[in-house]
Amino acid sequence: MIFKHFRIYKNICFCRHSSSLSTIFALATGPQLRSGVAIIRVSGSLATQSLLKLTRETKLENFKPKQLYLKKIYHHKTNDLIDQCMTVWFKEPKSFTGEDVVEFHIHGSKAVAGAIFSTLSSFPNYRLAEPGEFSKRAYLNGRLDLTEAEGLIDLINAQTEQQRKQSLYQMQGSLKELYERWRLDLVKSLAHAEAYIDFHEDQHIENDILSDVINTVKTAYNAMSIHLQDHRRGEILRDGCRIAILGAPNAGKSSLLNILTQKPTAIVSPIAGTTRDVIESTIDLGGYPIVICDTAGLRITDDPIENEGVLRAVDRANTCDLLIIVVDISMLSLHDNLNEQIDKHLSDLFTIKSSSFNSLTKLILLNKIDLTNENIRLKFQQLNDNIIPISCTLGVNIEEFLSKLTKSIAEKCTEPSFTTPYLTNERHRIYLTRTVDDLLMFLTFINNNQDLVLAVEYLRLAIRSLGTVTGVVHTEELLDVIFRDFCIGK
Ligand SMILES: Nc1nc2c(ncn2[C@@H]2O[C@H](COP(=O)(O)OP(=O)(O)OP(=O)(O)O)[C@@H](O)[C@H]2O)c(=O)[nH]1
Ligand SMILES: [K+]
Ligand SMILES: [Mg+2]
Repeated sequence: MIFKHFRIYKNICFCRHSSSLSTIFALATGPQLRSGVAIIRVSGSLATQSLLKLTRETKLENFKPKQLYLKKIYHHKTNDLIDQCMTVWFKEPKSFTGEDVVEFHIHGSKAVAGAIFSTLSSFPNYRLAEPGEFSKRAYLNGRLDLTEAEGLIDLINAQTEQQRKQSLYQMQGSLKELYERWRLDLVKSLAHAEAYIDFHEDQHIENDILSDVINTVKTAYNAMSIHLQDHRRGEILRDGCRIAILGAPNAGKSSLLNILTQKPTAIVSPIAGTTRDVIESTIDLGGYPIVICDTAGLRITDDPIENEGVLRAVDRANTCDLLIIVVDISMLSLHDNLNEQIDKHLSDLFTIKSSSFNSLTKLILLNKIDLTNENIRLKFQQLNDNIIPISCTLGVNIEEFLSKLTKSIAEKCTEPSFTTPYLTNERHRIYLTRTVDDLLMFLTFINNNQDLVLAVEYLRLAIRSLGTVTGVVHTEELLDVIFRDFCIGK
């Protein structure tokens, strides 16, 4: 249970941490010990006691904040020398958590960390930190808003260059700035609308005050609606672009997966129907994260296990952002139009489980061109732009395929930018959608000359939902959901 002081103003609650909270400590450098250096971080109103007691210094003045000091540190109870290490303290509020923070940059061994943990645990009001507790305190003390905290965890989890950029910008406040700007505009409008309700009959209040309110709400409504029509760009980059490899049995889907993962991830064999389960791998393509999966060849079959594989393939394809369809070129005839034949092949494939992937971007690979002769290769110039002839076995045209794939993925993801950030997770989408819905209700009520007091209630709800994205408004449950994904020590 965390104790907070609340100051309630309308629907907006501000909170500050109570100084009666425990002082917490944890390894900030992750659980992997046996490293050159590991950092133990201590945060709380009693944090500086650990600095004095472990170093056996008597005065805090001997340590200037934010400066490193090489010190011998001792076990508080046994007086044993534990380690010689760098120490530093950050005076509140100028620390990560906004509280007093002390760090011990120890030799990264289990024994050293264990001895320090044992001595810290013996201090009154000290305890081990829970996952995300340092960040949660930083949020509660106003050092981070919720989108910045989420940016921080995403940065820690970032696997690729573009994910790093997006999460870094978010951690630095790209989304917070955008949402706070909208929120403050709406808060101002709410105050004006309330003043209008209270005073327009008996006092001089400018008549255009209400039309200004309506214009501000309309502008915010439009901007937020556009922001929501983002084709999930930020989310795709955060979670990885999901791609399914589809095609008839033996087209070469597993061979392609193995090329992309650069190892024998899936079994390749001349037996049609080899792959049954969905085989998923994650890769980094040009800085973009991809979750790619190989699937069972699509065909009508009496084998119940293979049939289950086909169902799974279609299911997976339905939740993907992009499809790669592999076609064995030897299925096509040299004499007819290649594009038409491929279209026909695809529509035959997709009728197998009456699946339609019309809205999904597709890259089509004509595989096994090593088996074809010169004449058919001459016809490759006629191929539509999203059709690429390749040979998995000989590695022909793979570079061209990869560059087209990267281009398609870049179009699906955001090119991270601080000034035009995209929302990055479902939580943002849920609350922003509520905001937009309530703004629309406000505008509809006003347009229909309905009760202004009721209309303003919707404006208030909209502000509340928007405040939930950044955390100006929060519930304990919301914080638990956000911070439980953090690691211990962050
Ligand atoms: N000549 C030639 N053979 C290929 C090429 N690509 C794959 N093959 C062969 O085609 C056969 C089927 O390849 P797989 O990768 O297992 O095909 P698949 O689409 O995964 O097959 P299922 O899982 O059974 O649906 C294997 O014998 C591969 O060696 C290619 O570019 N050229
Ligand atoms: K096969
Ligand atoms: Mg296969």
